Amino acid sequence: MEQLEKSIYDLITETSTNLPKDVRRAIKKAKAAENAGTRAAMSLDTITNNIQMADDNVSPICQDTGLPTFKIKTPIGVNQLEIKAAIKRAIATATKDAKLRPNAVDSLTGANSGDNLGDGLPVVKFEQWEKDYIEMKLILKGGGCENKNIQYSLPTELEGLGRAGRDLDGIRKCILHSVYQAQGQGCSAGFIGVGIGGDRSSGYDLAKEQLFRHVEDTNPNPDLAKLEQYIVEKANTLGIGTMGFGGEATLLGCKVGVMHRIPASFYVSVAYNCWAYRRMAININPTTGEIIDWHYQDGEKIEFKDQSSEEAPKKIVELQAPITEEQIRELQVGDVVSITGRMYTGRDAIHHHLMSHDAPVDLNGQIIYHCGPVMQKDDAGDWHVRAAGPTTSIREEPYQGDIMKKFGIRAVIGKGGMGPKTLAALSEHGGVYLNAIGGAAQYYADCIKGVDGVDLMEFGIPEAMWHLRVEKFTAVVTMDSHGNSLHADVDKSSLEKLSAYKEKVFS
Ligand SMILES: O=C(O)C[C@H](O)C(=O)O
Ligand code: SF4
Repeated sequence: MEQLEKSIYDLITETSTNLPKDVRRAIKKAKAAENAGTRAAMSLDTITNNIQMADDNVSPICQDTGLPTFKIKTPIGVNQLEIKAAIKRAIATATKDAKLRPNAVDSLTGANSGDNLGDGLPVVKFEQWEKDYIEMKLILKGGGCENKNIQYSLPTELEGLGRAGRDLDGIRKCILHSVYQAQGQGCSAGFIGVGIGGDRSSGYDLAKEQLFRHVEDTNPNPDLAKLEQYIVEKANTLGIGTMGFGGEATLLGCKVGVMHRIPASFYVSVAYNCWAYRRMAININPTTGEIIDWHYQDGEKIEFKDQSSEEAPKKIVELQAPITEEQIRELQVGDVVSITGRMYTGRDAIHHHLMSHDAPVDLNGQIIYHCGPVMQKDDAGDWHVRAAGPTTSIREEPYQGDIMKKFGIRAVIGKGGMGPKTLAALSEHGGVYLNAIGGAAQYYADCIKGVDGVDLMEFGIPEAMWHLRVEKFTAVVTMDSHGNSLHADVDKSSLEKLSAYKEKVFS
């Protein structure tokens, strides 16, 4: 199987950089649903531009590689050890070539292995089958949407929906609730895979297996087909919208699988996938290792060329650090800002570090970007940003307010919004939360014109503090210094809408 490693490398690159055709079609539909001129429509413009840029640059659609997971079926007699070894080599090479971000972190020490290999990683699952070729599927599911997966143990009580019993209607309620609880944090509009039954681990496996189904297929079980259709229709009335900005497109696909359970347990497991729905599959010749076929190739491939919005936002506020408190106090939820100049990246490790240490640079009046980029060093030793979208900000909720006050930081950029503690600190200190478009890693990488330095590299590439020079980096004010939070508003109104689905639908 001489060609095997190259075939796997191609599968990885294609999965990371070129969104499948069925997913593109679903995103096009979402665009048609959002009303022109809204924040949600503007976000979708950025998303579709980003999809096109990733394809053109053969660079990651989103900076988060996720936990690469391979599912493989082999004819009897094929050497699975050889396949696993080839996967590891291909993963390491794709990481070196910046097609993947180094994403494997030692859970105890926090050390990043640098090549996406580590204990238990990548995840590789084999099965045998009677066919005469190898089938290899790969999913790159990012961390923000993974954190929004949820598992329900029936019977249970659900906010907005009341009691969910051990029947199809209880399942219906759990799935609707799973979309509500994700809000925009998993980079909506999303796709969900649902597993009914099993135990905690097989239930989640079943849910994730559904994510390999075709977006446009129909469930062979008529009850589940009805349920899938119902969920997509109703979830899109919750008003969560793209990135949780409010709007019409909240859920682009729902696929439900079922397995038996044991009498005492009844699980409904939901795997939430962001719009950057990166999964692909190939068939491989077991003698040569060459690719025979690519999956998800039916129908038209939508190209998102010239997708800039016809209606530009009315008011764009130019910001350049250092920013004064006065400038910040003028900003209101809904304003669009365009940043030129310096910003510093900082995510989990940096926030934790800054609680008990001095900052490596003067952060007074500065902007922190919640981002773990994909970086590549050239032969001259200079760093280049290959992908750089925002990460989920809520993880920094315990630290953010204190850190802003301690160092005089005026603005943080991330996605998904933050909670009441940060909102209070923004009012008290004079700060603002800016929401960038999650997953738009190429779009933002293009706004970054230079890397002026890096600190705390010992935390690994995604967690280090990168000093970035940006031009016209656009984001939306979603939490201001006057106590307003778009996230809190959308959460409240979507919970009210969810309550409309309390009554029994399926018996
Ligand atoms: O790790 C990241 O860069 C982002 C993550 O996928 C997230 O959605 O928060
Ligand atoms: S940043 Fe958003 S698009 Fe990227 S992996 Fe995380 S959830 Fe998905």
